[in-house]
Amino acid sequence: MELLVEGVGHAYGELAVLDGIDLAVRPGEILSLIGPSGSGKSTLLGIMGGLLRPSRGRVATRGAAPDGCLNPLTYVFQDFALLPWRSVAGNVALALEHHGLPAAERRARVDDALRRMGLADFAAAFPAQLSGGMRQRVGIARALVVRPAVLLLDEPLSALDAQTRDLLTEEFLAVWRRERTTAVHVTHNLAEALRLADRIAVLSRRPGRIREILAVDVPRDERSEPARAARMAELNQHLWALLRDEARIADRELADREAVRERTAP
Ligand SMILES: Nc1ncnc2c1ncn2[C@@H]1O[C@H](COP(=O)(O)OP(=O)(O)OP(=O)(O)O)[C@@H](O)[C@H]1O
Repeated sequence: MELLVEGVGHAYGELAVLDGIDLAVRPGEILSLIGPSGSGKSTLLGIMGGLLRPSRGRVATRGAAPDGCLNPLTYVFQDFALLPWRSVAGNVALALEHHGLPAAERRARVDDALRRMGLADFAAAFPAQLSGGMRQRVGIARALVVRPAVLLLDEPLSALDAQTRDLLTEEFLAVWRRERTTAVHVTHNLAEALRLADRIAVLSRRPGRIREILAVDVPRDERSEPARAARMAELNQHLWALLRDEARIADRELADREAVRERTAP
C-alpha cells in the first residue's frame, strides 16, 4: 500500500510545527524520517497514522491492503506500550480484540506473530520478566498480528542498548524481507536509518519542511561490506551535514530571539 501526504501543515495553537509536507511513501519501501529535535517527526507520523488531524492538507492511501489486514496503519512505539498485567501472548492478542475473530484464528495469528519474532517460548511470560529487547519484540509482534499495510515506527529502538538495537534491526529486516510491508520509521540515529531505509527524508528545523529526500543507493545486503564503506560514509556525512546546518540555524535563531527579548525587556 502507498501512503500519500499532500500539502500537510500543522500547528499546536500558535506553534507552527510542520509546513507544506508532500511525501509519497512507496509500496513496500522503508522510508526513514530524520530531522532536528522538535522538527515535527512524531507529529508527522501521528498525522500519517490518523492519530492527529493536520491543520492543513491531507493523507491518503492507495492500493490494496494485504489479505487478512485488520488495521492498515499500525504503530510500533518507543516505550513498547505493553500492559504489565498481561502475558506476552495476551499483549499480542490485545490488538485483535474487538475484531470479532473466531478463537481459533485469534490463536493462530498470535502463535504466528510470536514465532516470527522468536517469542514462541515466551508466550506465558510477563513484560517485567523480559529484557528491553524482548519487550520490543512483543511490541513488533503485536503490530504484525493485525497484518498491517503500513507500519509506523516511532523511534522503535531508541530505548535499547546498542547491541540489542543492532540485533533487533537485523531481525526486523528479516521479517520485512518476507512481508515487504510499507514502513515509515522515525529515528535520531543516522546509522539505523542508513541500515534500514530505502530512502531517508530529512526535515528542516521547526516548522519542519522536507529539506531533502535521499535514496540509499546501496543494496541492503551490501551496506556493511568493506567495498561499500566509502559510499555509506559519504551518505552518512551528507545527512550529518544537513542536520548540523539545521541545528546551527535553529541555535542562531534562538540566540537572536533571546537577544531581542533582553533588549525589549522592561
Ligand atoms: N500535543 C502537543 N501540544 C503542544 N505542543 C506539542 C505537542 N506535541 C508536540 N508538541 C511540540 O511540537 C514540536 C514538535 O514535536 P514532535 O514531537 O513532533 O517533534 P520531533 O521531531 O518528533 O521531536 P524529537 O526529535 O525531539 O522527538 C515540539 O516543539 C513539541 O514540543
